[in-house]
Amino acid sequence: MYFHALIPYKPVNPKTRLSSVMTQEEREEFAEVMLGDVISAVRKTGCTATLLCTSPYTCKEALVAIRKEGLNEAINWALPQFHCPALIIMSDLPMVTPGSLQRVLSTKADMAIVPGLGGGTNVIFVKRPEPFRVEYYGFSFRRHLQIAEELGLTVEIIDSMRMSTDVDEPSDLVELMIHGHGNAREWLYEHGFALSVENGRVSVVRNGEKIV
Ligand SMILES: Nc1nc2c(ncn2[C@@H]2O[C@H](COP(=O)(O)OP(=O)(O)OP(=O)(O)O)[C@@H](O)[C@H]2O)c(=O)[nH]1
Ligand SMILES: C[C@H](OP(=O)(O)O)C(=O)O
Repeated sequence: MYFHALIPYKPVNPKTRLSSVMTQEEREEFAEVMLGDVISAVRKTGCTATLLCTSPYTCKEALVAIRKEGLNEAINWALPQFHCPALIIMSDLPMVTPGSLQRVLSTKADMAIVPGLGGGTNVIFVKRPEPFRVEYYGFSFRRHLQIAEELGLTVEIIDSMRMSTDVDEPSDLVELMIHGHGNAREWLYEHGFALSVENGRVSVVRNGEKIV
C-alpha cells in the first residue's frame, strides 16, 4: 500500500525552548539536522514526504509546501487532499528508526498514534485522512483520541521511547545523546555537547559547563 508523510517544519527561529543552550543560528542548524534524520527514517519505510514549511526551504528528499499559517491550519489544509493513508510526523524526533515507524504503519486499526512527552502527539497514522483534523498544542494526545472517537475510528496507541521523545527542552538532549544514532546526535557532539556522570546522575555539559 502507498503511504505519504506530512512533516511540519519551521526553519526560521525554531526550538525556542532550547534558547538557553543554543544560539538562533545553532537552533536552525540543529532543527534542520533533526529533520534530516526524520526524513531519512521515513523514506526507508518506502513513504514519500511533503514538508509543510512556514518559510521557503529547499529539500532534495521531500516535496515542500510553503504554508505561512499555524501548525494546525497547515496540516488541516493538507489532510483533505490525501488520496492515500497519511503519516503525520514531527520534525523533532531524531531517534526515530524505520523499524519503529513500521510498527505504526502496520497497524490493523484505522489509526495509530504515538504520544509525545508531556501530553503532546508525535506521530499520527490515519488510513483515511480526508475527514480527520488535528488539534496540536497542550494536551493534544487526548484531543486526537477524542477526534478519532467522534469519527468512529479504531485506534492503536503505540508505546515507543524512540518516537515519544521529541526534542523540546534541554533535558531531552540527554536522551538523544544516549539513544540517538543519526546526524542530530553527531551534531551535538561536534558542537561541544557531551554527557557527564555526576552524583550518579547523567547530565549534559557543553564545553565543560553543565547545562542540564
Ligand atoms: N507548518 C508549521 N510547522 C510548525 C509550526 N510551528 C512549529 N512547527 C513544526 O511543528 C513541530 C512541533 O513543533 P514544536 O515542538 O512546537 O517546535 P518549535 O515551534 O520549533 O519549538 P518551540 O519554539 O520550542 O515551541 C516541529 O516539526 C516544528 O518544526 C508552524 O507554525 N507551522
Ligand atoms: C505540537 C505539540 O508539540 P510539543 O509542543 O509538545 O512539542 C503537540 O504535540 O501537541
